[in-house]
Amino acid sequence: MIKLTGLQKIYQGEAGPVKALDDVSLTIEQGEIYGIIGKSGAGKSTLIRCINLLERPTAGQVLVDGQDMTALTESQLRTARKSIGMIFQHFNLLSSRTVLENIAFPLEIAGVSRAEREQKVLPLLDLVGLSDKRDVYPAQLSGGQKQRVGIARALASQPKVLLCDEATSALDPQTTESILALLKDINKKLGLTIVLITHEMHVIKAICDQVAVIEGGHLVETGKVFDVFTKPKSATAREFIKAVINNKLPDALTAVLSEQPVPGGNVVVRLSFFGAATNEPVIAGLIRRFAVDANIISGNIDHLQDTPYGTLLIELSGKTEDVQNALNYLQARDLGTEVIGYVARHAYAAN
Ligand SMILES: Nc1ncnc2c1ncn2[C@@H]1O[C@H](COP(=O)(O)OP(=O)(O)OP(=O)(O)O)[C@@H](O)[C@H]1O
Repeated sequence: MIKLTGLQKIYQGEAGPVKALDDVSLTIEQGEIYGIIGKSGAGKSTLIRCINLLERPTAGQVLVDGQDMTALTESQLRTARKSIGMIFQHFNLLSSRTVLENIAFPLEIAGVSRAEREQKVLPLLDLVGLSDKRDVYPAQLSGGQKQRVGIARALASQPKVLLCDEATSALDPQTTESILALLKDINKKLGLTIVLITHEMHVIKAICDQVAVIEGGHLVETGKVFDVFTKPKSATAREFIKAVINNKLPDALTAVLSEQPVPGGNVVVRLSFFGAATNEPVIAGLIRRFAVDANIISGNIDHLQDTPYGTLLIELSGKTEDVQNALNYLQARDLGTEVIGYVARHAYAAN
């Protein structure tokens, strides 16, 4: 549905040229929710605005639904933009117009009659849960309700793609959740392709199928959300993931943890389980097979795209050879096994 190839954007800043995007290529399939995450200044806004050519790339190609956006004339571009809706962090509503008039605005500009406008807008009001607010002005709405108006307005021209520019960044966590649920619902009901930019990994985790990590105008990692979360390749992705998957070691453990094996000591191991492996009695199997003890330090199970994902921090004790055999057994199984470090026996747990 969207194919960006070799995208480059150079701004002429006051202190000289600024390369905001450098050789960015990515493909977004029809019906996907595609998240682009990056820190402030990474180039997210520039990238999403290049898709509907609100920002014209310095070089590269932007294909939307097979159409080369960079090759269109201004009038062709206006037509093409009708199939690309957009919502914004600060909603950009017209304060002097009611909810219904705001949503109908793109249709009004397109010359659609009042009766037809109303006919098209009423189902959208229902879709975003604002039927009772049709004659209210934006000032009387909460942030979440304003964004619902923004979403309905973006849908008024029946777009194939919805671009979301930090759409939940101005909202509290609960409202964010309800707006993300609405976006997911729209994606399912209408088969709409959604591209969103964010600096918050929980947004990606909540609704995206695919994710691209951007840093300094470069894409440093792309892939399915599940793959990037469970096997991140870049330091930037790992850093973002830390915010939503709590892998922090207990302070009391960090204080006694050594990077080198401790003679006669224990090994601290982090196990990561994906999908079906979360149901396997791994620890029970380990203790049955080997002369080792496994003390569970911490553990949690979460869901990513409806697939269970769990981590377990354990301390293995026993004779060096038995512990090594147990580690080999774990490493041969379909789970992530990471030796975190070593502790002297009795230094942390009771065994
Ligand atoms: N109009 C402009 N003129 C000059 N430089 C710009 C312009 N717009 C953006 N930049 C620069 O381009 C780089 C990327 O900016 P961009 O707004 O795309 O990043 P971002 O990831 O969206 O950041 P934020 O999350 O803070 O909005 C930054 O270094 C920014 O200062």
